[in-house]
Amino acid sequence: MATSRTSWADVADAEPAPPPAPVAAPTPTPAAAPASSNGPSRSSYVPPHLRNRPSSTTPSAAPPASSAPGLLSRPGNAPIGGGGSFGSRPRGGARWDREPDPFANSDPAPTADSSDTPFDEHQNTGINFDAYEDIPVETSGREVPPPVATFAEIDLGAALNENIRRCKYVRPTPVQRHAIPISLAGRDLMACAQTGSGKTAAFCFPIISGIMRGPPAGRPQRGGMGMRTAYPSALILSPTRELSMQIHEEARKFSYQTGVRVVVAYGGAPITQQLRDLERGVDILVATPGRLVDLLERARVSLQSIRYLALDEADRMLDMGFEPQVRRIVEQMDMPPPGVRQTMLFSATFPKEIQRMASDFLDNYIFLAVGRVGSSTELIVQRIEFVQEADKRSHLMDLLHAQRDTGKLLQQTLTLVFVETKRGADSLESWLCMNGFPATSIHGDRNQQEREYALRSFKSGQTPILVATDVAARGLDIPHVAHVVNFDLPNDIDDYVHRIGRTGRAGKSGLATAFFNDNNSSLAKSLAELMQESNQEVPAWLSRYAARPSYGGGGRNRRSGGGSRFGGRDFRNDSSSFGKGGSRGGGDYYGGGSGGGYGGSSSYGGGGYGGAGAPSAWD
Ligand SMILES: Nc1ncnc2c1ncn2[C@@H]1O[C@H](COP(=O)(O)OP(=O)(O)OP(=O)(O)O)[C@@H](O)[C@H]1O
Repeated sequence: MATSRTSWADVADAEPAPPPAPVAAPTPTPAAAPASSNGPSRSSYVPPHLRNRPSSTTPSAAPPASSAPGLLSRPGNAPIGGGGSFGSRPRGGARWDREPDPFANSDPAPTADSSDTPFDEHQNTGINFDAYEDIPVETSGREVPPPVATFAEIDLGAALNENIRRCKYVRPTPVQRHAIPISLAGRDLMACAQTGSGKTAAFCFPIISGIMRGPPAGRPQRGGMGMRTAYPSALILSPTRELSMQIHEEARKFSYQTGVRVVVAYGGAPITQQLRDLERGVDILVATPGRLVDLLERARVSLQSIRYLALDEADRMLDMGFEPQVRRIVEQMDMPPPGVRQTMLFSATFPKEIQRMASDFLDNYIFLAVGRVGSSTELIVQRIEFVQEADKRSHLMDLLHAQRDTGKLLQQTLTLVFVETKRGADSLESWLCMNGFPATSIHGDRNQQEREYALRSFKSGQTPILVATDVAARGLDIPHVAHVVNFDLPNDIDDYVHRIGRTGRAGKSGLATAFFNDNNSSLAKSLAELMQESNQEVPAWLSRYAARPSYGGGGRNRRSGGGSRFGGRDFRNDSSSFGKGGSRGGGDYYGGGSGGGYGGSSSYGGGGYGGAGAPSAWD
C-alpha cells in the first residue's frame, strides 16, 4: 500500500447512503414501545426451521455447508491476517462476472459545477493525518493486540486491499489502526470512537477478510415448506433503514470481487426483492432489527452459521426501543453464543449502563476508546444561541441569508436542520420552501420512497437544506454537510453529539449551531461540559444556566454528574460497576452522578416542546 501522508478525509471516496428506521412496519417510537409490542411473545414463538430442534440459545450442531461456528479464529490462533488462503472465489452462488461495479456510479451528481465546488470528492482539503498522531487511545481487556500504522502491515487479502485502494484510503484512521488488528485476532470488541472517524470500515474489513479466509458459504437450503433459508456468516445490525443501506453500499465496495456477498434487509421496502437477494446467497447480512425478525420468523434466514456479529450505533441498539428486539435476535434465536461467534460493538457514545447491558453479548472483550473527550467535535465549531421559540424561524432565516451572503452557495454547502417532531419537520420544510429556500425533509411519517428521495436530493445539492428528526442523527455519511442546525435541541447530550457529527467528518471541519431557550435548561450543564471538553467557547449565559442547581444534574443527561467522557471509559474499570465477582452490580449511571440518565423514560420521542405535533425521533 502507498504510505504517503494524507488526511483520510482527503482520500475518502465517500459515497453516502442513507439512514432510518428499525422495524418492518411503522411502529411507535422506540421510547413508547413496550417490550411486548415487538412482535409475538418471546416465549411462545418458535420459527419454523427451529421447531423440533434444541433450544435456540444452543448453537445447532450442523450448520449448513460451510462456515461452522467453530471455525472462528480465536486468540492465539490468528496472527494478523496470517496464514489463511485468500481465494477470491465465488461464494454462495455469487456470479462475479456479473457483479455490478459498486465504484462505477455512486450517488447523484451534484448540480453545481464540480470544478469549483466542494463536491469534488478527491480534493485535498481537511486535516492532515499527522494531526491524529497523538490522539489519545485507551484500551482495556486482556492481551490487547498491538495497533498497526498502515494497511500494509495487515494481510487483509489482495482483493480487499485492491478495494481499499479503490476507495482511496491511504492510511487507516486511528480507530481502524486499533480495531482491525483486535478483530483479526478473533477478539470481541467494544469500540468507542468519534463520529465520522471510519468505524464502518473498522468492522467491515475484518469481517470480509475473515469470510474470505473461511470456507465458502453454504447455499440457501430448502426448508420444510419448500422455502429457501439463507445462512449468512456475518450479521451487521443498525438502527435505521438508511444507515443499513449506507453500510450495505460501503460493504459492497469493500467486498467487490472478493466473492463475499452482501445483502441488505430493512423495513419499509418490499420484502420480495430482499427475499430474492437472500435466495441468491449471502455472506454478510446488513439489517435493521424489525425486518430481520420478520425474516427469521418466516424462516427465510437462519443465524446458526453466524461467525461475526457487528452492532453499529450499539448504544442506540441497546437503548430502550431496540433492546428487546436485539436481545431476541442475538440471544433467543439460533445464533451461536458469545465465545463461539465474534462480536463487535461500535459507537461514538457508550453510556455505562449500555456498556453493562452490552457485556452480555461479549466474551473476554477488549474495550477501545479512541480520541479525547469530545475530540470529535473539535473539528466542529459549536455555537449556541439563545433563541425564544417564537423567534426560531426568523433566526434560522437570518443564518441562511448569512450563508448566502458569505458567497457560499447553498448548493455547495449542505445544511441539516434537526427538529423534534415529525409535524415540526413538515411545517418547517414548507415554510422554508415558501420563503425561497429549497428544502426537503426526512422523518418517520414519510414513506420509504419519500425518505430516500429526500436524501438523494439533499446529497446531490439539489435541495441543499434537509429538515430532519433524529432518524437522520446517527451514522449518515453525507460528505458536504457544512452546517448542522439544532433548531430544537434534543433532550439527551449523546443525541446532540451524534447530530452535530453529521458535519466535520473524516478530518474535515464543520459548523453546528443550536437554538437554546428555557425549554432546554436540563441540557445546559452537559452541553457546557461537552463544549468545554471540545475547546469551544461557552457563552457566559449558558454557564450561568449550567450552574443553576435545578438544571445541573437531572433528566436525561447521561453526562450529568461530572467527570464523564463521551463514553470512552470502560465500565469494567469503574470499581462501582462490579458486583460480586462479575461485571454486574453497581447502580451508577453514566458519569456516576445524578440519577437520571438511562432508566425509565427514554429520551427518544420525548420532546414535546417546540411546535405542535407528535414527538418523532425514530420511527
Ligand atoms: N482510512 C480511511 N481513509 C480515508 N477515508 C476514510 C477512511 N476510513 C473511512 N473513511 C471515510 O470517512 C468517512 C466517515 O466514515 P464512517 O461513516 O465509517 O464514520 P463513523 O465513524 O462510522 O461515523 P458515525 O459515528 O457518524 O457513524 C466516510 O466517508 C469514509 O469513507
